[in-house]
Amino acid sequence: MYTHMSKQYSSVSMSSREQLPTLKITNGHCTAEIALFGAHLLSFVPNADATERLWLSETAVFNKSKPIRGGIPICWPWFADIYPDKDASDNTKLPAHGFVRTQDWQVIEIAESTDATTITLSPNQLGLYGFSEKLLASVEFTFSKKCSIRLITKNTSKQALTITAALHSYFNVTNIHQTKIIGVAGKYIDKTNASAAFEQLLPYLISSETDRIHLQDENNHFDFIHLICPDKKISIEQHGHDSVVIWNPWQKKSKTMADMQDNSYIDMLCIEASITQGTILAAQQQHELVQIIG
Ligand SMILES: O=P(O)(O)OC[C@H]1O[C@@H](O)[C@H](O)[C@@H](O)[C@@H]1O
Repeated sequence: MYTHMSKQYSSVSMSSREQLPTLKITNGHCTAEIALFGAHLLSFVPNADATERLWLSETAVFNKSKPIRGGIPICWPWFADIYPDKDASDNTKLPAHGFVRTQDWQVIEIAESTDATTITLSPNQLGLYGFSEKLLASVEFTFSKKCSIRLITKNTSKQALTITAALHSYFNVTNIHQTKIIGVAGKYIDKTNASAAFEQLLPYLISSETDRIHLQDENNHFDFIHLICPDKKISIEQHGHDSVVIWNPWQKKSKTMADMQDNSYIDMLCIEASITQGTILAAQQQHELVQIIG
């Protein structure tokens, strides 16, 4: 039982991971857990097959000293080092993936019905690193048979503002060597290869370090992606993106990362609903970046 704004909720309870407060969701369709640090979804398990969809590192850090490795980090108002409306020479001074995955968020609203539990959060601090404080963010999670994550950006200023962003989802694929990606094809930019462009071969399998930006074009929208894993199928529906980023650090890079075990690259794969080209929001305009996971 969780109480917020003098209301009580039967499907939400307070919990924690080491030093981080979390919300646990248990309703008729699924269980899930969100850390308030980063509005970071840590777990989503539909009752239908009782199988965890998200990957969370066994050495993830839960003390606010760094972002949580795994689950769904929210990258906003920029993705990677792609800082919109900023001089590229400033880039090295700014944290990768924006400033909301490393701060506390607050619960704005909770709604329960027999169909779903919906939780909306917003970050405590806006307007950091020169971004307008009139650029607002919130995330609405809906937990039902599927889990929907909606990152809502509102430009409440009087001028146009640009964002890049991502829902940086880490999926639990059980065995990367036996996982096939359906719904992603066409050209990609290979960040492990000086950002050279390549054509994706099908079937889409991962067999080495992978850090790719697939840009949408007239033939490739990436609205529906499936991961065919040895023991399950994961469905991913996306909206509001201009790209999908696919990332697996593989073994050599994992060994250099304190918050990943040497072999944990084997059961994870990031499929990120991303805005890498920049979305311009006119004054008072709203944008939604959405992933729906089943
Ligand atoms: O270690 P971080 O900051 O969470 O980023 C992980 C990866 O995130 C991906 O989105 C990037 O394309 C990679 O280049 C990056 O290494």
